[in-house]
Amino acid sequence: MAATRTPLMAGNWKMNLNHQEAVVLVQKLAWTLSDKKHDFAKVEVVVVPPFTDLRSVQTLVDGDRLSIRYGAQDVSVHESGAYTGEISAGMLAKLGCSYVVVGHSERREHHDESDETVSAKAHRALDAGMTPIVCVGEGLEIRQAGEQVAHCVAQVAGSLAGFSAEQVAGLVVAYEPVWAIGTGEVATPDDAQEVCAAVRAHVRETHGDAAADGVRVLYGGSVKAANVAGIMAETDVDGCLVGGASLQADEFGGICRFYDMPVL
Ligand SMILES: O=C(CO)COP(=O)(O)O
Repeated sequence: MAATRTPLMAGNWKMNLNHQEAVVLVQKLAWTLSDKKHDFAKVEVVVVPPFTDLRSVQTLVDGDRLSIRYGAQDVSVHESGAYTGEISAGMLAKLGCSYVVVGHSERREHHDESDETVSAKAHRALDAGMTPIVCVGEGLEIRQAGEQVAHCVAQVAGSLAGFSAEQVAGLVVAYEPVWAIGTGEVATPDDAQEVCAAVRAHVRETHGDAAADGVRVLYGGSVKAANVAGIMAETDVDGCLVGGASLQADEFGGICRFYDMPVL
């Protein structure tokens, strides 16, 4: 983590919690963090609930003037029209979303999303004034062949196609090795650093220093309060994209306060 970039902890709830449960969890998280006098300028805290929860989260965040930000798990490549079941970037922006996750490995896998699709979604999000969290990551076979860096850099290259240096400087990339997602198999801090550094080096090559120094690169995959500090100690890791552990206020609160946690 570099001092010039604000660390970002984002909780991807995936397909968990209805809108009532969402309100309870965000309230608990807000209490937990306010109890500890969390400085949101020091570590940005984001929840990423299912679409159906967003309006309730917006109402709570606005009503209680919470500093927690929120985002969506996906967005349509289309602006509007006859696309049954799709949700547009404009709709999400209107709900006060700050972020949109695009290209999560579960969408790449179950919905066949290509880098081209991911790039189109990222453009939609950015055009609507939200920050895309662009996910990349390798499966186990690629990792075992030692090709994780080449694979992830290629995904970044494809997913960031057509973005200006200025735009890239404000983006978030999340490195999530597929073999570490929901498996309890966390990558080592060195594994995380290797790919996050390569992503930044690639951005430096293609978009220049300002983009490379600005873009935030997160790690995701079995992050918990107990292992977050070691991961965050790495120079090129600017935060975490958290799945399972973000469904518990105490646990996610601990992750947001990684600097209080012991380095394992
Ligand atoms: O996919 C993830 C976040 O987007 C990671 O999930 P877990 O933290 O449950 O491994």
